[in-house]
Amino acid sequence: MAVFTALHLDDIGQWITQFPLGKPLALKGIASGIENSNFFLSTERGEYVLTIFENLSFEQLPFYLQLMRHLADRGVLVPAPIANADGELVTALQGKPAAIVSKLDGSSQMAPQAVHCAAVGAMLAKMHLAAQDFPLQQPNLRGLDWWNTTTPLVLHHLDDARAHLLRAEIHFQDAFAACDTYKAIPRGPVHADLFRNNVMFDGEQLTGFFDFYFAGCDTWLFDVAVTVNDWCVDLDTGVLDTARVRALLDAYQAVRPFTQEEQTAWQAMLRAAALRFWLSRLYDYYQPREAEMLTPHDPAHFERILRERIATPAPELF
Ligand SMILES: Nc1ncnc2c1ncn2[C@@H]1O[C@H](COP(=O)(O)OP(=O)(O)O)[C@@H](O)[C@H]1O
Ligand SMILES: N[C@@H](CCOP(=O)(O)O)C(=O)O
Repeated sequence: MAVFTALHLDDIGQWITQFPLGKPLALKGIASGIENSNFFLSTERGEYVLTIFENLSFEQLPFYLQLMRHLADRGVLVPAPIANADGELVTALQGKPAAIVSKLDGSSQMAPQAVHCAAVGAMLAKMHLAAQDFPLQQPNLRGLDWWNTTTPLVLHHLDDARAHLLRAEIHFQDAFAACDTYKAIPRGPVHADLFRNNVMFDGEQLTGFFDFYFAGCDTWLFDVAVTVNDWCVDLDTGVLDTARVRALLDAYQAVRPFTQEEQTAWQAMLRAAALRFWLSRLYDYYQPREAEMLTPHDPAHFERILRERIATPAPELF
């Protein structure tokens, strides 16, 4: 992530006394990521990640942090949020909401093989099932409504061909979301941003999903499509790699079987997942925010994926 809010060890000396973590020993800004300000935090008790939320509000954050706790309690590998002395998971730091979670072991697998995709597919299905009885409700804030309100903000920056593609795809997705097949698809809390950089591996062992701050209630299939579009893609062409797709989908299906309606909706959902990230990358590109360190993501990558998903029949879901 980029560091939007500068923070030094001295700034948290008083604030951290509310947590059962002992004395803070080191604080280091993390450069990757684009949404929040993240820091590795070492204390007398161990290694943690401190996040200052740049866009999410105090009202929205309990959904994400309680979801992580709910999942962790059910054996899904995710960071555990740390509560303060009053049992709160979110508290103010530098006037913004902030949270501390446990640090996962391992590192991101940025060149995944089928074995990694299978581990991700199985854990994703386990996560969907484990979240079924999560009591809090929050829509996917980067869902269809956001696509419709954001499109006019970026359209005038695009050349005719891109503007046409964006308008046509929004039109297609609006119609898709209104159809009976879409309405019959199972749904619940989803991660909604399960890219390679949001999963930790220790060798071939998956050690955790993290960065739940785009999570919300949406179709499970949308989550699968977001994940497949990143984990199983050839980065140069946007074409899906059959071996990785099969590994991920088969491992998912072994835990939570897909429905016939999901098979029918699969290609449209792969397009929806591509559109979502093309649009957010366009938005971030044309409306950049202040940051100490910033690594912008390339919108053209998801434009290429969207064109490819429209042009090529989707692989069988099962
Ligand atoms: N719980 C965690 N355990 C270990 N590393 C983490 C954890 N949370 C974040 N990180 C590290 O911080 C980086 C940025 O976090 P991320 O949540 O992706 O940021 P953003 O939300 O700003 O996109 C990750 O790539 C990872 O290296
Ligand atoms: N995964 C999204 C952007 C969100 O960034 P993250 O670091 O929070 O995953 C993209 O690639 O556009």
